[in-house]
Amino acid sequence: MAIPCPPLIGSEKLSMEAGPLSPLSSPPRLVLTQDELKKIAAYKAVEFVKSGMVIGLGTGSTAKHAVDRIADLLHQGKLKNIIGIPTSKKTHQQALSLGIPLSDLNSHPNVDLAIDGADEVDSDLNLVKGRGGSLLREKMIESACTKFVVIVDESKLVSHIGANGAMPVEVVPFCWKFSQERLQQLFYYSGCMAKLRSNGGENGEPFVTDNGNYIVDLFFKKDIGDLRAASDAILRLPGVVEHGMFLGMATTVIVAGELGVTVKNK
Ligand SMILES: O=C(CO)[C@H](O)[C@H](O)COP(=O)(O)O
Repeated sequence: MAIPCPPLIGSEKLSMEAGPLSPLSSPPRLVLTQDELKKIAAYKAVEFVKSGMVIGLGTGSTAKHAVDRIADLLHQGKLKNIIGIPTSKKTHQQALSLGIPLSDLNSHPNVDLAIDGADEVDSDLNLVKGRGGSLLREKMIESACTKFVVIVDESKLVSHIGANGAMPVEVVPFCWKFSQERLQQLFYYSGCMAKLRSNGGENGEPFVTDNGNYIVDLFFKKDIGDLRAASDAILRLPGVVEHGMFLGMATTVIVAGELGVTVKNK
């Protein structure tokens, strides 16, 4: 179901693709930025939030809009008695600063609804997550929820999982090179390249997750095929903590694109 985009939130941009003076030019077309599309998807997802719910709060630039929106509705008195379960230290910090009451899975093991972004979404609503590095906490919280709403702009839609960038795997730091090598061998026939994620600094130090682990990013040249088999094989490797394939977990995916918002249900 495609719903036309709501009025723009934030800045408006007009695209004059054929040039403003061309007699053949079509009327100016409204172009939304990627961040505006993320915000539209996030606001749509927050419509699922009801007073009294325990909410999994996702991580990343799309989920950040949802957390902001939940806080706004709390402050306006339109939502009451919400408890947020953050999926990362960063989201914890954001929610805390916005005054959202917080808890964790130890105290609230049953989560009513989680809202989070994704890096890739296939036509069966399987996901790649974790390019922001929070895959372990995200998977723990999102597998404990009744409803998992994924929010993306249309650039995240893929023909198959692994088609458009890294598939992250969280590994313990102990002998990470060994784990990296084993992961690459595992997907030899898919032309896999395994690469330790760096923290982006000049020193080239590894990126360290909220759980004190490293991330090995897998890049595939070919389709990896049976996703469940791939998932099981990765998780069987000693040294692996979790991977970023979220298979069969999303109950709803909200996609914001130039032509409107699409809500896909499992
Ligand atoms: O999985 C994630 C973090 O671990 C994010 O949800 C994912 O990377 C999408 O991020 P963004 O909304 O910034 O595109």
